[in-house]
Amino acid sequence: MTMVFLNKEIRDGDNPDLTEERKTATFDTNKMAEVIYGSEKLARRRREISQAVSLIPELADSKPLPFLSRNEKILESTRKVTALNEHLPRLINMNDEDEAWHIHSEVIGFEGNPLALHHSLFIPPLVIQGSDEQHEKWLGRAKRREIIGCYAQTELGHGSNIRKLETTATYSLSTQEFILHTPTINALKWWPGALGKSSNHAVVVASLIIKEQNYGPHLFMVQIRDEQSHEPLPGIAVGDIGPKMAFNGADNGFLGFNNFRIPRGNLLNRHCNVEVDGTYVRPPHDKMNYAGMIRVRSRMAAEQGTFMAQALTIAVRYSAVRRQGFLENKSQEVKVLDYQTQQHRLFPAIARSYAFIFCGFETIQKYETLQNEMNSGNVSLMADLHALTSGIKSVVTYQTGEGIEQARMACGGHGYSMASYISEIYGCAIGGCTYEGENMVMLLQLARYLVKSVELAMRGKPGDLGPMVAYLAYPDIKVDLVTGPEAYVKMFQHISKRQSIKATEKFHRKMESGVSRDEAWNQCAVELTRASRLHTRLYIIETFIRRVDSIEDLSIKMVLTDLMNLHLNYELLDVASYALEDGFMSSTQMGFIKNQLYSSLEKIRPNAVSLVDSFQFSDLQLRSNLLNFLFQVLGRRDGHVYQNLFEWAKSSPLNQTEVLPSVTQYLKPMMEKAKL
Ligand SMILES: CCCCCCCCCCCCCCCCCCCCCC(=O)SCCNC(=O)CCNC(=O)[C@H](O)C(C)(C)COP(=O)(O)OP(=O)(O)OC[C@H]1O[C@@H](n2cnc3c(N)ncnc32)[C@H](O)[C@@H]1OP(=O)(O)O
Ligand SMILES: Cc1cc2nc3c(=O)[nH]c(=O)nc-3n(C[C@H](O)[C@H](O)[C@H](O)COP(=O)(O)OP(=O)(O)OC[C@H]3O[C@@H](n4cnc5c(N)ncnc54)[C@H](O)[C@@H]3O)c2cc1C
Repeated sequence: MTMVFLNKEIRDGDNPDLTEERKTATFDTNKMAEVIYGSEKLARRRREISQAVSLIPELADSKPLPFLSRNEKILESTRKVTALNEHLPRLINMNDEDEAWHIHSEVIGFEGNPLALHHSLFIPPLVIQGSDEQHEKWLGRAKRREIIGCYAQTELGHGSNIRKLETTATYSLSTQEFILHTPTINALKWWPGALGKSSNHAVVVASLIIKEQNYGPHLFMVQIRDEQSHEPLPGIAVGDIGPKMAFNGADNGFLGFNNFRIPRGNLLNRHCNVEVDGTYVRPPHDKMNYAGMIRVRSRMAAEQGTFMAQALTIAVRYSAVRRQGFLENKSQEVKVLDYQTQQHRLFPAIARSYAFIFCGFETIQKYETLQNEMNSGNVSLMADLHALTSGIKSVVTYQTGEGIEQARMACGGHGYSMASYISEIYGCAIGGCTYEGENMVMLLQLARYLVKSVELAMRGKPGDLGPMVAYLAYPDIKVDLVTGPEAYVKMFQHISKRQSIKATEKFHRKMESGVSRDEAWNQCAVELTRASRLHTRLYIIETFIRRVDSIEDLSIKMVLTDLMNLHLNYELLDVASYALEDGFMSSTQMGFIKNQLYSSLEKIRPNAVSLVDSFQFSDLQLRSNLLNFLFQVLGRRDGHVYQNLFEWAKSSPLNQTEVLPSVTQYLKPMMEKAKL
């Protein structure tokens, strides 16, 4: 058996066009994978896990998923996830979250499954907000999957504005219980993943009421279904909310309470508490109950970066085997990857995937530092990380959506077929613009932070600015872009600073003219979100540069420098109007950026396939494989797309019979009637 990842390893029978691409690479994809995933060990473990999974037939899809009904999808995803659980202890280190994430995304794919939220949204808040005693009670059971849980916060009427959640948890002094209640239809929990049909527990977010005073949203552990019969408990209405744009192997659900009682000990009380006599013990930070959301957002850059990388792997490989049209040589059609427009479509998105993953690993580390600090009572880092992750979450999800859509178009007609798998990736990734805080709402959270920072700088207190926003007080000194990445950073800093100041000044002017604070904020909201995006894009650029600087292997550093230069020029060109406006950038510099961009495309071209190979997604993960089953086929490592597209089409249920009832019942009579 050959290991399928070495770029120097060329397999007999691979499409020669792809083989040729792999031969031109100037670096080793295994070495690049070490940089992407953080270490030799992590990259090697991923390969080992993928290899082991590929040898277990029951972990493969038993049918192409797009041909399944919703019930069949849920059944299939549940079959796979439970089969996977049996194999897990042998395949991965059970304490390693990255390994767990990798193996789940490989086996389950983007369709979701009834346990996806159990691990990513049910256990984490229990860990973060639960006391040691509560961990003792529920954590072991949850980790062993004796119980299945979800995170039930959003309601039919409210998602973004958590303070207005209407589900109440009223403390009863006489029984020392909380009474959960859904007072209106709007207050039904709506959306939580795995709630609809699978979970028997939920972390429920409800407004805490003690002696008629509302203390805002708090987290409660709630059993919603009987552990034996799986029937909803009396006082609980629960069900599935129906099919979605994607993620249909999971059962997002609704949940209502009719004066449903839970013990006092079910308030997750590591940081806050309600005493027996109803005394409320405050958490060390007002927004402590939102900490779980910061955690999820801190993971989204790396997550979305890999989502986009999967779509790009499919599109770049396909572009290297798809031949259409001519350049100079009229005797052979060219690979569509040779067209500059195709490169411009795909390569900046490859650069963004790398950038998001690098940035993502930094934010995950920052969150881990925050959590350690919180555990020892220090909450001073929360505001900064909330602001940062609010911006990052919004920018990466939007740009990932753009990148995946470009990948789809780059595959022409076959990109539109579900055989490409790109629509499924897109449907799942684009949900990120909405879940975990709608993007505009989160950009405006970061804007609050930027406005405050500008105000500090204006008040002559630049020393009080944190490192992330120190540039808001830097003087404007013109830069020469020829000198390299630092000059690009300075140019971007100028653009971002200017937009933050402009938006803040506009906001101040509105208030000075008599408009109320909230109304003034709303009248400046578009400008404010622009400031947030620029600030975030600057931050992503800086993390990219830091990562490339830290690399020692020369061959890797060279290709990543090309990719980074492409990113710098693409990003700066995209926002150049901000700097042209005040003359900070000259039209000559603008021309320079464009030329640099085009020359970066040329430099990357020979390495394009290997840059995506380096993510080391298996064919199973791209739903393009394997084991004689028929799957989505466009991103296959071996490049044999056409035969497999035909096999895929033949397996369509519509082709299991030559004449469909739609013809016999309707078309045939219509045609007969027309003949009369
Ligand atoms: C073994 C492992 C196996 C692994 C298996 C792996 C399987 C693999 C499968 C592979 C593929 C599948 C992947 C797809 C998965 C899909 C998952 C989908 C999940 C989706 C989940 C959700 O979707 S779950 C719901 C999220 N729902 C929100 O996200 C609501 C947003 N809404 C808010 O979050 C608040 O509503 C909002 C706006 C902050 C205002 O909150 P608010 O009104 O209370 O506050 P104000 O705005 O008044 O702000 C007052 C001051 O609080 C400050 N502040 C606010 N928050 C703060 C904070 N957190 N920390 C510090 N400070 C904070 C603020 O900065 C102000 O500060 P200042 O005053 O100084 O300016
Ligand atoms: C795939 C998916 C999975 C999900 N999983 C879960 C889950 O497991 N658990 C859970 O609890 N929830 C979950 N959700 C719900 C999700 O968190 C919310 O939908 C999300 O937070 C957005 O809230 P909303 O639906 O209220 O949007 P809305 O706030 O109603 O957004 C509608 C529009 O209003 C705008 N808007 C709203 N407020 C403002 C404002 N203050 N300023 C400017 N514009 C504003 C928005 O920008 C948007 O354009 C999930 C959602 C999806 C799509």
